[in-house]
Amino acid sequence: MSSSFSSFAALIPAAGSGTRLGHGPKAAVTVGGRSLLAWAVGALQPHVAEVVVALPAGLALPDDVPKGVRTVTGGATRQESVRRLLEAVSAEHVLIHDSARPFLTADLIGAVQAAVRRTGAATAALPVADSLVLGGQKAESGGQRVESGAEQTDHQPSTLNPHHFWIEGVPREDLWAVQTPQGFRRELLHYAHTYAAAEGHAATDDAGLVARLGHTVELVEGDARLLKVTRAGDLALAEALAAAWQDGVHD
Ligand SMILES: Nc1ccn([C@@H]2O[C@H](COP(=O)(O)OP(=O)(O)OP(=O)(O)O)[C@@H](O)[C@H]2O)c(=O)n1
Ligand SMILES: C[C@](O)(CO)[C@H](O)COP(=O)(O)O
Repeated sequence: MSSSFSSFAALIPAAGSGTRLGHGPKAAVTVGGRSLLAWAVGALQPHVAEVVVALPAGLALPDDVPKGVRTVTGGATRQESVRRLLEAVSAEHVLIHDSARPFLTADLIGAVQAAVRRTGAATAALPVADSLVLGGQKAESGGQRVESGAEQTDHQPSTLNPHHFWIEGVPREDLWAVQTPQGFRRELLHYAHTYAAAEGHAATDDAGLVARLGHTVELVEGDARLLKVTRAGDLALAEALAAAWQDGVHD
């Protein structure tokens, strides 16, 4: 049951086309026999006063989504879908969560909500654990390899090589991989969206729009299991996680 005493609304952008996954809009794609959207709503609903979902035009909520969820029609981009969601609520605080990230724990929701109350803006994020590299293309030009990636050269590559190559290592200290949920004072995020729209600025997430205003965004340590189901290989991983999750192995 939703907590009507919470100052938070959960806004779920689910209006993407799922092009990289290749199974149509991802909201209705199932893992562990349950739609991705039902996973996300089920995790968030006990912690917020209401849940609003952005769906592609003409698409209904999957049947297994818990009752009491409102919908809006999403936009052409994730940013536009979130903007429309923001227009639909009046809560003091909002949590934005991708429907494509099913494995969300109560602990992480609580940690992001606490950070939003402290700072006004927060996101789940994971410190990067792998080595990082700037990749680029190399081409054969008169027997010499010419890099086109990190640095421009005077040479015009004569033959583009379809493979990617190691151009330069990138120090990973202080780098984080950004996840959702992201939480904000609603008025702050609304202002950030309005400002970005006026400038024609596109961002891949909402915390980036707020940070761009110069506002502090707190990083809350996320969860490796909170993967975004994006490509075909992610589905097998998600199925394995779903089996463990249903056995109660998740907090
Ligand atoms: N116009 C859009 C595009 C994306 N999203 C949502 O934003 C989240 C993150 O996007 P992503 O995982 O990239 O989903 P898709 O856009 O569906 O995937 P693709 O880019 O492969 O088409 C998803 O929950 C997606 O439904 C949205 O609400 N509106
Ligand atoms: C919001 C997000 O999930 C944070 O990592 C990510 O930026 C969404 O990117 P996408 O290309 O729209 O999937």
